[in-house]
Amino acid sequence: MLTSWIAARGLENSARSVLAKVQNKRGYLEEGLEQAERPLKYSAYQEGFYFWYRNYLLLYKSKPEGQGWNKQEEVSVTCLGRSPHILKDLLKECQDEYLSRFENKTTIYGHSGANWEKEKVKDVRPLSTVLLREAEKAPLIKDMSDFLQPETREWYSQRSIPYRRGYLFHGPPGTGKSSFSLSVAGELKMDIYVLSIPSVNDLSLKTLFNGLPDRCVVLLEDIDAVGSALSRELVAGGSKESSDEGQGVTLSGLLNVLDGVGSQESRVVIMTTNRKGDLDYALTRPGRVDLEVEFQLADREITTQIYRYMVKQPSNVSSGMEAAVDDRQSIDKQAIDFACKIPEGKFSPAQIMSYLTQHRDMPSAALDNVEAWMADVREKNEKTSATQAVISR
Ligand SMILES: Nc1ncnc2c1ncn2[C@@H]1O[C@H](COP(=O)(O)OP(=O)(O)OP(=O)(O)O)[C@@H](O)[C@H]1O
Repeated sequence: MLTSWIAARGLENSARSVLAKVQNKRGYLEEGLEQAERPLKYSAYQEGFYFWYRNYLLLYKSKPEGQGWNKQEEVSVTCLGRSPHILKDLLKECQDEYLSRFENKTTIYGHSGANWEKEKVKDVRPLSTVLLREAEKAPLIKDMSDFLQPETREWYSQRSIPYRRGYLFHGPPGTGKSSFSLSVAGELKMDIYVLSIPSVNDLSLKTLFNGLPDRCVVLLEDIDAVGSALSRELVAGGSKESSDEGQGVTLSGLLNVLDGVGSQESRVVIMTTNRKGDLDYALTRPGRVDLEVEFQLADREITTQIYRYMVKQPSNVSSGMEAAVDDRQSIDKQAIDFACKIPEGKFSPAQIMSYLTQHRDMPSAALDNVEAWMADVREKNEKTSATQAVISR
């Protein structure tokens, strides 16, 4: 915060030695920044310099701390005189400036082993851009917003009920489960911590949960992977095979973190799976999962919405009210014609969107080529299923 504030004003230029930094691979990227565009950042190196802030002369100092990967920088600001109010004002300004950079942004954290890493800061994805039936979307949003009201928190606390809410999003790949979770985090103004269950074990899961902030959305992806760890427990002769050092998360390991002390905070836990049938009831029982939402392959209503969403004209393109209405009518008609050509429950929204993206310059061609595209997708699916059948034999 402080170094960003200093750098934004070029104050480090008055230092006699300056350190140039570039975001490394472990650093996060703001949306839209490519690897090669990562800016160089400068900061004062191992020494101090004076600067003026609201008529006070302050001294900024930085010194490196730690070694190897743990190398960090300790920075300090000192003022002359006894009253620290000017330092408080400065830090408040630094904090406000820093936080304003994240307004209308969602910060996404991923993990490497047992450590959280900031991966991306993205513009909030509006809920309206995830196309679901309103009947499924509206109750979920209401449930989440109600949960986060201060009165609700108080209600939980007065009754000594743990303050947490769990959701299960299930359905085939490419139906919007992760995208919707991201939008929800944006809507609730929370950061999202994405944890892929197949890539952790009990110990790293516990460490990661302990490292979560009080207020956040936790996205547990592919929780059906716990099922295979459960089988390993059983194969191990009924006794709980510790997965602390092994691979995979056991059911008891996951239940422990979900029910643990840390789960008393304002935490929204979203679990996703493509295989709901494989889940143990202990994981999905009320209290751990409060609301289930099924994400489905596209039906006519969703396909129509997708077509409209992908093809709709930017508002500044229309040449007049009448033309805009005409456009809308023809897009609506095309959307219905397109949806009539796609059988319901066979293609995911992700597949249809990818197809329409190829035709973004000439949407009407999407209608002409749709049969050939569907045949192509079917052929690829059959080949994949045949390969999987051979592998599983
Ligand atoms: N219902 C939807 N509305 C809008 N976009 C969607 C929808 N479903 C999928 N997409 C788009 O398809 C891509 C993949 O979607 P997403 O990762 O959210 O699917 P998923 O259900 O989480 O898949 P998986 O089970 O494989 O993790 C994203 O780019 C997303 O924008």
